[in-house]
Amino acid sequence: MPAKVKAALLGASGYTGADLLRLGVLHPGLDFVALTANTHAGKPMSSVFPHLSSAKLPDLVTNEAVEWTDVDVVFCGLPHGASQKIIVEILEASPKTRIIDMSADYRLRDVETYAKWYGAPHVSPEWQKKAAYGLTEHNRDAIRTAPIIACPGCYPTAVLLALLPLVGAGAISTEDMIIDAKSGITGAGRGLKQNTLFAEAGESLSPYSIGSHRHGPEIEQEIGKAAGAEVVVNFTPHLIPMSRGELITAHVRLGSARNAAELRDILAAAYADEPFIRIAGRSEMPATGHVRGSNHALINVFDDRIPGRAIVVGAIDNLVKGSAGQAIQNFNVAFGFAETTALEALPLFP
Ligand SMILES: NC(=O)C1=CN([C@@H]2O[C@H](COP(=O)(O)OP(=O)(O)OC[C@H]3O[C@@H](n4cnc5c(N)ncnc54)[C@H](OP(=O)(O)O)[C@@H]3O)[C@@H](O)[C@H]2O)C=CC1
Ligand SMILES: CC(=O)N[C@@H](CCC(=O)OP(=O)(O)O)C(=O)O
Repeated sequence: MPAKVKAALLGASGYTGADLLRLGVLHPGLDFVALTANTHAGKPMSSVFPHLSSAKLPDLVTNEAVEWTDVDVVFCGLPHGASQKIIVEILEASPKTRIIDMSADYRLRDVETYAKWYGAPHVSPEWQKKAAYGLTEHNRDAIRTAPIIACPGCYPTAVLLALLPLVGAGAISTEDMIIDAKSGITGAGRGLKQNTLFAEAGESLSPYSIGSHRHGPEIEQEIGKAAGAEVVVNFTPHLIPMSRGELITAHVRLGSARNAAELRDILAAAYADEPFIRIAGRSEMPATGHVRGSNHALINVFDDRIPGRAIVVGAIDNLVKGSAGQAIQNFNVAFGFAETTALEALPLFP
C-alpha cells in the first residue's frame, strides 16, 4: 500500500466537505493536515459539525494559512468561481500537488461554453484544458495522471452513468432526450437560501432553472463525446423535500436496441466489473432510499408505452456518488489505492 497521503480539504465547513471527512477519516492512506473555511475559519470542526467530533480533526483555517508545498492532494469543496482561482494559486506554488475539485470550475472543456453558462470567463483556460473529467467509471486513464480531476456535477453523474453506455453502443438515439431530475436539498449547499428553508421546501416540490440549468451543457459535453456528435438535451431539475438523494428519469428514443431488456443487457455488460454500479432487478424501481449514504448508483430501464421509446432511471446520493464519494474514488485511482477504499459502506436504510 502507498504511504499516507497528506491532504487539505477546502470548504470543510460545507456539506460536501463534511461528507468527504465522514468517509475520508476511515481511509488508511489519507491524512487530513489542513481544513479550510471562509466564515467558519478559526473554529474547531466539532463546533461546526458535532457529528464529526470523534474524528480528532484539525481546526478550520483560511486558505491563506495553508502551506501548499506540504500537501500532496487538495480536495476542493468551494463554490465555483472561488475554486478556479485558488486552484491556479496552489498549482503555481506547488506543481506536484494534485487537485480533486468537486466544484463546476474545471468540468467544461470549451472556454466559450464555460463563460456563457457561468457568467464570466475562466481565470485559466490553460488549466481548464488540462483537467480530467472525473466520472470515474468512464475516464480512469485520464484520472490516473491529470493535475486536476474535475468531479462531475451531481445531476450529470446520475445521468451519465445511466446513459453513456447506451449512447456509446448506439442503442438509444441522442435526439429528443428528455431528462427529468430531482435532488434533495443538500444539493444546494449549507448556505442560507430562502428556497431551501424547511418552511418553504418542506411539503413542496418544484422545478427550477427550467431550460437554463448549467448541468445541461455538462451533460451535452459528455454525451456528445460518446456519440461523436453535438447533442442537445432537455434537462429539468426539481428540488424535493428530503435531505439527500437524487433520482433522474430519462425519456429516450430507441436507437439500435429494440426494447428495454436489450438496454438493460448493455448496461449490465458495461458495468459487470464495477463495484459501485448496480443494474436493478428487472421490475425493481430505483429509489434514493436504496443508495442513501453510499457510493452506489442504481439504474434500471423500462419500456415506454409509446412505441420506439424507453425510460431510464438512475438513483444516487448527491453527497456521496454525486460529490464526496466520487472524489475519494478518484483519489483512489489517482494515488494507486484499491478503488473501493473507504467507500465500502452499504446504503443506510431505512
Ligand atoms: N451539495 C452537493 O450535493 C454538491 C455540491 N457540489 C459542489 O461542491 C462545492 C461545495 O458544495 P457544498 O459543500 O454543497 O457547499 P456549501 O455551501 O455547503 O459549502 C461551501 C464551503 O465553501 C466555503 N466558502 C464559500 N465561499 C468561499 C470563498 N469565497 N472563499 C473560501 N471559502 C468559501 C464555505 O465556508 P464557510 O462555511 O466558512 O463560509 C464552505 O466551507 C460547490 O462548488 C458545489 O456546487 C457538487 C456536487 C454535489
Ligand atoms: C438542489 C440544488 O440546488 N442542486 C445544485 C446542484 C449541485 C451540484 O452538483 O452543483 P455543482 O455543479 O455546482 O457542483 C444546483 O442545482 O445548482
